[in-house]
Order: sequence, then structure tokens, then C-alpha cells
Amino acid sequence: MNTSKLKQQLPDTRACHGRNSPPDTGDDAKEAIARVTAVDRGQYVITNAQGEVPAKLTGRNLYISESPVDLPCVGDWVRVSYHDAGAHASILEVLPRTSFLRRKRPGSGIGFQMIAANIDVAFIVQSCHFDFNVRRLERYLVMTSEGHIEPIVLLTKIDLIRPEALEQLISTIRGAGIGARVIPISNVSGSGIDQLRALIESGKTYCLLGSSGVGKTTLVNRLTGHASRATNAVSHSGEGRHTTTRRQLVALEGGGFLVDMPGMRELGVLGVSEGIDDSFADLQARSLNCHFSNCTHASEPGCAIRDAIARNEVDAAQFQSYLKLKKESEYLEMTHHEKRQKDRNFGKLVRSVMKSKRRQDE
Ligand SMILES: Nc1nc2c(ncn2[C@@H]2O[C@H](COP(=O)(O)OP(=O)(O)OP(=O)(O)O)[C@@H](O)[C@H]2O)c(=O)[nH]1
Ligand SMILES: [Zn+2]
Repeated sequence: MNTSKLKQQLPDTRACHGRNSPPDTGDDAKEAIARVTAVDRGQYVITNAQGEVPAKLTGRNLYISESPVDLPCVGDWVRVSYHDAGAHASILEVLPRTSFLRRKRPGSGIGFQMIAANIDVAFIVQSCHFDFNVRRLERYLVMTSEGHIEPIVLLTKIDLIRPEALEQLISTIRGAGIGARVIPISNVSGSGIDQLRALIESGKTYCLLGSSGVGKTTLVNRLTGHASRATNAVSHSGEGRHTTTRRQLVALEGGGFLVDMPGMRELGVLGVSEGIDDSFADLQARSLNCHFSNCTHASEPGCAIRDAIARNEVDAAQFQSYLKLKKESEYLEMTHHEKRQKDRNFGKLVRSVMKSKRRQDE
């Protein structure tokens, strides 16, 4: 990943008047304001004009923030103090956010968790080929509107459908009363990519939301000018620990920034997972014809899905996306369940301790 690009751009970002320039704190000490570019289990990486620095929340801040939404997240502008000649930083304060992406905290009926902050534009990505689903689109739009983020709809893989079919999709979107800008693109033919590039403004922050397999990675590689995201990691060692965190805020060509977190791309993680089954209604319906009711469509005999793929009635790649999404949402449910189980066990433990204590007291 091109670190120097991000470094060079930070001072520019401060100078420009984009909405997500750091707020003016009336303080000229540049190094005291930085942006959170990666978060990994309580470890932070911040980027200032000099580069990336591992950072920690100060103890005081840990205790003051009574809600997880107050904790720093990717994209936050933070006030920091440096130590060890600038090699480490302490986050003193999160500056007010102009926008945010959040999700419900798994396992808790109420309460949110921040995913990213200070995003100007969210590209909501749907593929014209199999993935398109207007209700899921609506759910993403609710999310961006709650977070004060401007949505732009990207319809990908237009090379796989006829122009009339694309017109039809766009009128479905308009018919649902969605007024957001729609840009049809193809990563294969390159159609629409220049229009998209031209939209990217220096100093603004963007994100991509959309199901697995719609072409987000391919697009990110085009927009960052990199062939691969594999080397996109930041190492930071703090207090004897050596960890590597993938950079979650990356520089785009033309001076924009992109929030690129593995988790935020997935529907389940964002809490939009109800959309999974209706967008894959065809697969769902076909799977009812599998010989075994609990068919995993892997190798069981009489599998209606594999038969349909063999007859070219179902797209194999689409089916892979379906399996992947299923697995992700099941995984989320599982961890939620495990957490609840753990809470119950803990509750039992507390009750039994209290009971024996009461007995002792008597
Ligand atoms: N025909 C066609 N194929 C595309 C296009 N964009 C991406 N693909 C292909 O679609 C597949 C999935 O693309 P990715 O970029 O990995 O999709 P993704 O949204 O990043 O998927 P995840 O990484 O699972 O979130 C790849 O095989 C791409 O080559 C496109 O515009 N047209
Ligand atoms: Zn099957």
C-alpha cells in the first residue's frame, strides 16, 4: 500500500474545505490532530502528516466513554498526544463526527457500535447480474441517511446484461421512489469508471457497501491504482506485542480516501441480512427440490442446485456468494448465541455464589 500517498495528502486534507477535513480546533499544533486509519481490538493506528503511529486510548478516556459509540473508529479525527519521540500516541479525544456508519451491537437489543466515521459518500454496490434487489437497496439507503452520508448507487457488471435490461433496473429503482444518483459500471469493459473517478473529490472520504461478489474488490483496485490489496497492512508494535492490522482507510487516486474494512462490506455485519434470502429467492426455491432437506449442495446426491448449475440455469459464482453470505450470517448468529450462553452461565455462577453467601450469612 502506498503509505506516502496518504502521508502527503493529510496536510492537503487539512487545507482543503471538504466536509471531512479535520475540524478547526483553533490549535496550530498539527501533530495534535490525526485520523484513525485502523482499529483492531482496542489497538489503533492513527495517521498524521508524518505517517502512521500506533495509538492507545488513555485510561481516562476508556472510563469516561460510557457507550461504545463514543470510542474511536476508523475515519475519526482525534486529538492525540505523542510520546517516545512520536513513535507512540495516546488518543485524548474524538472530535465531533460529521457522519457515521453504525450497526446494532450483536446480542444486545439496543445500542449501536460505530463502524466508521466522517464518510462523505457511500457507494452502494449492486450487480445487475443476479444480485440486484431493490429492498436491500432501500435498507442501505436507510442506513446512509441515518448516518448523514450521501448515497450513490453503483450498478456493476453491466457488460453481462442487455441495455434494455439495465434501463429496466433503473426504472425499478426510480419506481421505488429512490432518487439517489445511479451510475452503471463495468469493471470488465471499463464503462462508467471514468464517470466514477471524476466524482471522487480530494479530501473527501468514501466507502463501498454491497454483497459479496458484486465487484467491490475489483473496483477498489481500479480506484487505488493497485493490482492487489494483499500487502495492505500496517504493522505496529506496542508494549512488546507485534501485530499487523490491515489498513482500513486507504488513499484513492485523486486525493480521496476510502474506508475499506473487511467487515463493513458484508450485509450481515451491517445488519441488513434480511435481504439475503429474498435476493437469492430463486436459489432458496430450488433448494426445496433437493433430495435431502438439509442438503448443503456440496456433494449430496439429488441436489437441485448443482443440477441447475450443470444446466446453466444458475450462475455458479452467484451460488458461491450465496453460500458465503449464508455462512457469514450463521457465524454472526452463532457468536451471538454463544455470547448469550456465556452470559447465562455467568448469571448462574453469580446466583450460586449469592446463594452460598446467603447460607453462610444465616
Ligand atoms: N462480468 C463482470 N465481472 C465482474 C465485474 N466486476 C467484478 N467482476 C467479477 O466478479 C467477481 C467478484 O468480484 P469481486 O471484486 O471479488 O467482488 P467483491 O464485491 O469484492 O466480493 P467480496 O470480496 O466477496 O466482497 C470476480 O470474478 C470479478 O472478476 C464486472 O463489472 N463485470
Ligand atoms: Zn442441494
